[in-house]
Order: sequence, then C-alpha cells, then structure tokens
Amino acid sequence: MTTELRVLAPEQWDTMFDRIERAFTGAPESPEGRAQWRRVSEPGRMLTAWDGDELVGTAGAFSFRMTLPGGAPAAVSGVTMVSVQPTHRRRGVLTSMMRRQLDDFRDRGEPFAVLTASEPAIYGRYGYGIASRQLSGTVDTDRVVLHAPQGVEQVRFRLLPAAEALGACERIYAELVPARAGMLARQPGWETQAVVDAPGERGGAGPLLCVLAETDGEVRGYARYSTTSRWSPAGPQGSVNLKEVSALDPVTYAALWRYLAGIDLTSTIAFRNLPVDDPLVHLVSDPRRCTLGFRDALHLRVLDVGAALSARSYAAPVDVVLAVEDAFRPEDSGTWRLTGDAKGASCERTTDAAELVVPVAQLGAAYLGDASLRSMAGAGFVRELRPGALAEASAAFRTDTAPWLPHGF
Ligand SMILES: CC(=O)SCCNC(=O)CCNC(=O)[C@H](O)C(C)(C)COP(=O)(O)OP(=O)(O)OC[C@H]1O[C@@H](n2cnc3c(N)ncnc32)[C@H](O)[C@@H]1OP(=O)(O)O
Repeated sequence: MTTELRVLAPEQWDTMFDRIERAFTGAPESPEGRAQWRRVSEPGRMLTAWDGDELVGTAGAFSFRMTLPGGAPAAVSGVTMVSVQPTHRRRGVLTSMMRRQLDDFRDRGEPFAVLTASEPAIYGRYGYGIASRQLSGTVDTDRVVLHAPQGVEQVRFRLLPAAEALGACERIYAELVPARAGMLARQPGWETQAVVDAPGERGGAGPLLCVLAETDGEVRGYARYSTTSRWSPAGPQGSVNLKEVSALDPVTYAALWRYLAGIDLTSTIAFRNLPVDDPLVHLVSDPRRCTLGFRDALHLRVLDVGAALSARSYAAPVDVVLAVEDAFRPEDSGTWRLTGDAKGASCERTTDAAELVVPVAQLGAAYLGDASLRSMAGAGFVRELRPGALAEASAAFRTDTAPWLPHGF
C-alpha cells in the first residue's frame, strides 16, 4: 500500500473531522464541541494521509506558546487529532505522518513538540517522553475539613453561568501562565474551550457554573464546576464536578475549596486535572478520605537539543556532557555540553567525552522538571559515564514547582 501525505484543504475540514470521529470510536462531538475544534484549527497545519481518493490518516498541530522552567515562553507545536482509519491500521501510516510532522516542526525552528496521548504506549517510539502528569481524585466533604488560613472569611463569592465569567477568569489565567512550566499562553479561540457545555454531554449533571472569588471587590480566583444530584435513603449525596480552580494567592485558593466543600446537598468533590504538587493535599484534614490518582498528561519530544536545553533555566549549577540518543531521527543524535544555573544556560555541540547518556524520550520526560534523571537511570534508560554527572544533572533538571498542562488539546 502506498499512501500520499498532503496538507488538508480548508473545504475538506468536515470530512476530516468525520474520519477522526470514526477512528476514535465514540459518539460524535456535540455541535458546540465540533464548532470549538473548528474555531481553533489552524489552516495549513493538518497533515492528512490518502489512499487514492480516500482520506485514511490525520495528524494536526496547533501553534502554542508554553512556559519553560524559569518562566520564559517558547513556541511549540501541539500535536492533535491523530488518527488512522481502522481499514488502514498497523501498516505504518502513523509512522509516516510522525516523521513528516517532526521534519516540519524542525523546519519551523521549534526545539521541541508536545502532545497528549489517547494511549501513552503509542508515542515513545517517536521520541516523546512523559513530561508532566496530572492529579485526579475525590474529596469526601462529609468527613474532610478544609484548612482555613487567616483572611479566608474576607473572601466573597459571585456565582455565574461559566460563559458569563469568561473575561475575569482569563485575566487570572494570564497571570498564572508564567508561574508554572507546561502552561500554555492563551491563543485566540482557546478561551471558549473551557466553557463548552453541551447539554447532551453533561451526563446528568447541571450546567457549568463559575464562582468568582473576590477580596475588596477584586477578582482573585475562580472555580468552574457543575453539580450532580444524588439521593440515598440516608439523605442527599450529590457531587461537585470540579473542572478548574485557580487563584492568585493561597487565601483565595483555600477559600474556593471551602466554598466547594460547603455546597449543600453534596458530599463529594470530584476533580480530574490538578498539578501533582497542588496545595489541596495539604488543605485537607484527612487525606485517607480522599482518593488520589496520577496519570500522564503532556508528552514532550526534543527536536533540537542545543536550543531546547539552553532555553530553560536549571535549579542547580550544571556542567555536564550529554550524549543524546535519537533512534527515530538518528541524524539528531550527538553530544552536547550543557552549562547553566538558575539564571540561564548554554548548550553546544562538543567533541568532549560523553558523561551521561540520555535517550531522547527520557530527555523529553526530564525537560520540564517532572521525571527525575536519577529515577530513569534506575530503570536503565539513563547511563552515567563520569561519576557524579548523574547527581549533578538530575538535581539541575528538577523544578521546585511541578509542570502542569491545564487543558487537553
Ligand atoms: C495526539 C493524539 O491525537 S492521540 C490520538 C491517537 N489516535 C487514536 O488513539 C485513535 C485510534 N487509533 C488510531 O487511529 C491508530 O490506531 C493509531 C493512530 C494509534 C496508530 O496508527 P497506525 O497507522 O496503525 O500506526 P503504525 O502502523 O504506524 O504503527 C507504528 C507502530 O506503533 C504501534 N502502535 C500503533 N498503535 C498503537 C497503540 N494504540 N498502542 C501501542 N502501539 C501501537 C504499532 O504496533 C507499530 O509498532 P512497530 O513499529 O513496533 O511495528
């Protein structure tokens, strides 16, 4: 079988989206959801695979700006809408699209690429590593007491339909973007993604609401949530389905959690995506009355080692010669000297002897500070050639704040 790769023509967008829905096997997107995907789709950035006149594969990209350790933003492509039709699976269509996409990203001068995976097992072979994780879980609000820092009683709340509070929430979001690696600066059209609330997709819950938390008349935080009503013989057992909670200061953050925990007729808060170091774990009186789970979130693929490693800062001084192995793009394998600290870094090709061997997927996993090089050495991926190089690099790559991707794409 030969497939031809082409950039999608704009008039073929609906056909393409139909094919993606078929490959993903679920119910079609709501009209609201489909309109949102169309709004953010970028002309010229959807690669398609064709078998004759049949569209059999898709791999798109968004143009994002992502925060790096140290706070600087970097241009990055976010890979999206990857699909191969069931009639053409396991014949190398995805591999050919991945190869072309990475060439394109490199031509755009982007030092790395990111994605979120339907199944994490797919992308390691293309050099992507798991660079951030997310925390999900529940809080039993009948049994757990939320800590009340001083000042919490001064916070006032205003409850609105989520779409009506968009402007205030966007201002908070924009302030938070530089504070955490992995966060994406808002691109046009993405602000409405957070408030798409198709009635057919609520799963029995009420409409999406937004509570604004204010101190002295200034909005300092917000939470987007819906509620599900449930009744047992013993009484009400509804749940708060938390979509997002953000605040500019700890007092407002605690106040928002106390507000959510206090909503009448509910006994659970369920959340799906918090940073893995979220303060929630310290706010609760009884962590055993919470269920907590971690899963992969952002997968990152380094394309230009020198540019990528010199764009971020490092938690501790580092001067290490890294041999980066890239099995999918062997032409990009090589040896670099990385020198840097909290103020910045440089990373240049070198002929000096390698001190640490790092496969490119593990470099991607370590890049935002979440996965430790030492831990990946323990699994046999990272190899130390100069005693001390691993400890030095591992301490330098880690970040005090865990990276976090606030939403999927
Ligand atoms: C960023 C995103 O959009 S994530 C969404 C990904 N899309 C989906 O999950 C939709 C449903 N699945 C699909 O559309 C397809 O099965 C795809 C895109 C996952 C794979 O496409 P294919 O064309 O079948 O992949 P291809 O034939 O190139 O496979 C390459 C390799 O990946 C492996 N592979 C493919 N899919 C999977 C999978 N789901 N899990 C584990 N390995 C996989 C193949 O076995 C093959 O391995 P090999 O090189 O060792 O032989």
